[in-house]
Amino acid sequence: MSIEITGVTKRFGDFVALEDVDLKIPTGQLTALLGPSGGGKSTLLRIVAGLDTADAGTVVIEGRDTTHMPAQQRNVGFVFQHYAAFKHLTVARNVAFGLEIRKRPKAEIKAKVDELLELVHLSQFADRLPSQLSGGQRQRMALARALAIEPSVLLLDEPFGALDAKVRKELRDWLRRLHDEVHVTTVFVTHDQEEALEVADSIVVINEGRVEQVGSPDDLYDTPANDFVLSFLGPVTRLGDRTIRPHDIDVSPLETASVVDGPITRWTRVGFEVRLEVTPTDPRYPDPVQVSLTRAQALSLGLKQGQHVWLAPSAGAGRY
Ligand SMILES: Nc1ncnc2c1ncn2[C@@H]1O[C@H](COP(=O)(O)OP(=O)(O)OP(=O)(O)O)[C@@H](O)[C@H]1O
Repeated sequence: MSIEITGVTKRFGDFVALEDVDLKIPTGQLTALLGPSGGGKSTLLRIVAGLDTADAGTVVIEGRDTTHMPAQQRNVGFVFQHYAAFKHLTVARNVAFGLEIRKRPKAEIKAKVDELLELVHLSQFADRLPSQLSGGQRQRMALARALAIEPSVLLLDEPFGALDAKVRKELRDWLRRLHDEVHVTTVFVTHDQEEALEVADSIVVINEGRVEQVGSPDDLYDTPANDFVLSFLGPVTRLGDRTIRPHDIDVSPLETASVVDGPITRWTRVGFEVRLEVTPTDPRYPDPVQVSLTRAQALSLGLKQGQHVWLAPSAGAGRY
């Protein structure tokens, strides 16, 4: 195990930000701490980094009890959402910083910085100032700087949170590839379930200061431990007496064996996806059913707002 968190509790006045958290983070994996805003993710990350102290509990990193150890001695790399670069230093000097203060030989520093800049695809920007980089490039520089000290764990607090959707997506693919290359144990905080599902080997769902579930993306998606995890990992709806994901529902414009039927009362197109609301005629189920299908499926079925449709679970739909 790379990080072992045992019985960690943190209060801010009367408010309990973390309550008796136990968590083991395996070596070499990319782990996401996922949960709603205010759930305690950043607080937990800061306690592991040594930027905050727990009121109770222990943090062991690579077998060393770091609970009372200052941040500089923990050998962790840390990247925040808004990375505070040294504005007057070039990209290369920013990356070199951690090695310079550790008084490593000049030739070693140069070789390491060159290697890291190549790894994060910033070699041609080595002599620029941080202000001459885009937001995404700056975050890549921050990662290179955090990796320079060869940390045993890399902690990322919403590293791409401040960037636009397209750049976020690029950087998250890039982080996955980077991790496949360097294999440093990495923990990143996100409130975006898609980001966690797409990138992480393992996801820790945190809510109201407690760990709700730990598992692979598939485990969490297919067998959520409770209603909170189920609804946090993706939309759900009620089809008759069953809770189901909106894309796991078959829609038929012709009368067929179904759980409920009724008119399409709302139609929303979001890119390639069409989201329908179908209001069941059966008075036992007054709430509209949310259904999601691709635009191509909706067109091939000839669906229109107001049309009567029949709904049934798809073959292989998840059971919750
Ligand atoms: N220094 C502090 N003083 C008082 N309360 C704090 C402090 N730091 C965090 N909190 C509170 O602790 C709770 C957990 O905060 P934390 O930042 O860990 O949540 P989070 O899950 O990372 O959320 P977000 O995604 O919004 O950052 C929040 O309710 C927050 O207001």
